[in-house]
Amino acid sequence: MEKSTSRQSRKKVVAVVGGGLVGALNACFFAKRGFDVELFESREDIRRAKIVKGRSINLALSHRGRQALKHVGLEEKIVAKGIPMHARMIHSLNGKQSPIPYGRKGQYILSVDRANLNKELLTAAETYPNTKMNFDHKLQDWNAETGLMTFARLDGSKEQVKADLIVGCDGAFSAVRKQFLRRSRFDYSQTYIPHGYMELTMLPINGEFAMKPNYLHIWPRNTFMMIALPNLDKTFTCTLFMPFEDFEKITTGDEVIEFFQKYFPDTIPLIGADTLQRDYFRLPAQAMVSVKCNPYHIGDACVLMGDAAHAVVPFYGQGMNAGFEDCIVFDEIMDQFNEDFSAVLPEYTRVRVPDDHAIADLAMYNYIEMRAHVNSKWFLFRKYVDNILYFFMPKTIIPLYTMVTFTRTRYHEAVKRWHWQNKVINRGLLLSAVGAVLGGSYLLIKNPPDINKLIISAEKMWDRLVALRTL
Ligand SMILES: Cc1cc2nc3c(=O)[nH]c(=O)nc-3n(C[C@H](O)[C@H](O)[C@H](O)COP(=O)(O)OP(=O)(O)OC[C@H]3O[C@@H](n4cnc5c(N)ncnc54)[C@H](O)[C@@H]3O)c2cc1C
Ligand SMILES: NC(=O)C1=CN([C@@H]2O[C@H](COP(=O)(O)OP(=O)(O)OC[C@H]3O[C@@H](n4cnc5c(N)ncnc54)[C@H](OP(=O)(O)O)[C@@H]3O)[C@@H](O)[C@H]2O)C=CC1
Ligand SMILES: Nc1ccccc1C(=O)C[C@H](N)C(=O)O
Repeated sequence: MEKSTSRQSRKKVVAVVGGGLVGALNACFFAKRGFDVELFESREDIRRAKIVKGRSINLALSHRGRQALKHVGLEEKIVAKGIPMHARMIHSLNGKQSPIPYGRKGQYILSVDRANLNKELLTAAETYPNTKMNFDHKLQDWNAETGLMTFARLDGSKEQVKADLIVGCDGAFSAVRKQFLRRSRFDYSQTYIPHGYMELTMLPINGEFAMKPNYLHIWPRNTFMMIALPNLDKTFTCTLFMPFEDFEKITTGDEVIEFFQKYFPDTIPLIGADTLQRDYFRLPAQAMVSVKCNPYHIGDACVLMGDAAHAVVPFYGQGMNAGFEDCIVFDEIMDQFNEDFSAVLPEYTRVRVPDDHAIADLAMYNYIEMRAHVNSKWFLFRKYVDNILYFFMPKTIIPLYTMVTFTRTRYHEAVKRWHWQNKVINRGLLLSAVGAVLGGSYLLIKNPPDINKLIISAEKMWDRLVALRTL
């Protein structure tokens, strides 16, 4: 059956492929502009599903994502059901917990429920009379020349649909993107990192959160880490990120406990030994992939957004936020070019590719920061210096995390600025150190100290330096 949804006499028809987070939000953006929107989702309607399949139970929502939700009137509703996380809470091996604030007082990221967010977005999209939802429609193939899409239904039937614009929001393994790969001058790279992830649940204890709720808890163990984000039902979702080969070394329940005893001893009484032994083997560790491509569009017929355009590893908590920001950027360009797709699509590629590529790189970097750098005294010292400079010169020195998480500074500009700031601050610190040494030497020459005391102080200093280097 072919259903032609393109009509000359009225607003153009936009087919949004994928009813995940970005697809559902995008449907709202296009519907708000008055387009006839058809959303196609391969899965059943999650609002009616008994089991909601999908990645990660919860997500960190920050400024960019919130701004996009605000555009469609959903910010307050989603924020009301989010749990603020003001700081990283670092769990040392000995059980000591130390917070590292994300930003200034009052700045936080929000832990939100993925399924609830997706349901709210679908419901919001459906409230527009010019939107039609098509669940159980899996895009199989489409033709870049004719714009004809073929969908497979659950009952095995096929449906063909034509639209004026196809918006590919069908996630990291996008079927829309497959057609791009057949075209000349399409750059594409895909990298699976050698680490996987596994989610474990920490239940409430005596009806209360098992740990302090307003933090993103991290157990940084240099080559791997576990994190935990709070949920509204007072559980925590713990995610263990580790090389696949290390996951595979653990094959029995006893080995699970031995591993947790060695690296995360404080979590055993909180998760429970039996639960740990059971849940560790419930699902195999999941892979993480980073996808970069360019361009994001084909002519005036098709555009990729969200993970379909840029799947990033999850470590900055920015994948969805960046996908949501894609929708705002596209919307802004639609205003600029009077909704002329032939001008809007190339401009969207031009503006957005450098930013999405930058957040993909930052996401890779943040894994190292989270699992290793937070253990280093130098990193903590630098963070402290950055914060002081930010306090006194808020327009000149802005911490990277602040730019990425609490502003809409373009990602690639944030990276550029970060490199520049690092250069300036490190040089400043070096100059201060040289100044201190020279000043000290001058004083020493003027008032020579007791040589024995000096040797003892030098030895102590050396021990501290060695300790710092081994962290
Ligand atoms: C472990 C983990 C933790 C994460 N944590 C965060 C976080 O804290 N903060 C954050 O911002 N991001 C996070 N992310 C990233 C975030 O999950 C993604 O960026 C986000 O889901 C992308 O949304 P999307 O709509 O582009 O893709 P998806 O959410 O994948 O939605 C794609 C939709 O398309 C449908 N689909 C797929 N193929 C077809 C087809 N052929 N035809 C029709 N429909 C199709 C799928 O069923 C799905 O519903 C995390 C990711 C992972 C893996
Ligand atoms: N950046 C990252 O590392 C990752 C990000 N994500 C994001 O989270 C989203 C939601 O995840 P979730 O709903 O669990 O997605 P799933 O893992 O359930 O995959 C969704 C669909 O994508 C197809 N698919 C899955 N894995 C692969 C693969 N390795 N190669 C080709 N196709 C594949 C499958 O289609 P079929 O049924 O045809 O096989 C599957 O039904 C993803 O769509 C993605 O956007 C997900 C995983 C990793
Ligand atoms: N949501 C996540 C999922 C997986 C890994 C990290 C996150 C984060 O949000 C990290 C946070 N932005 C941080 O830098 O501490």
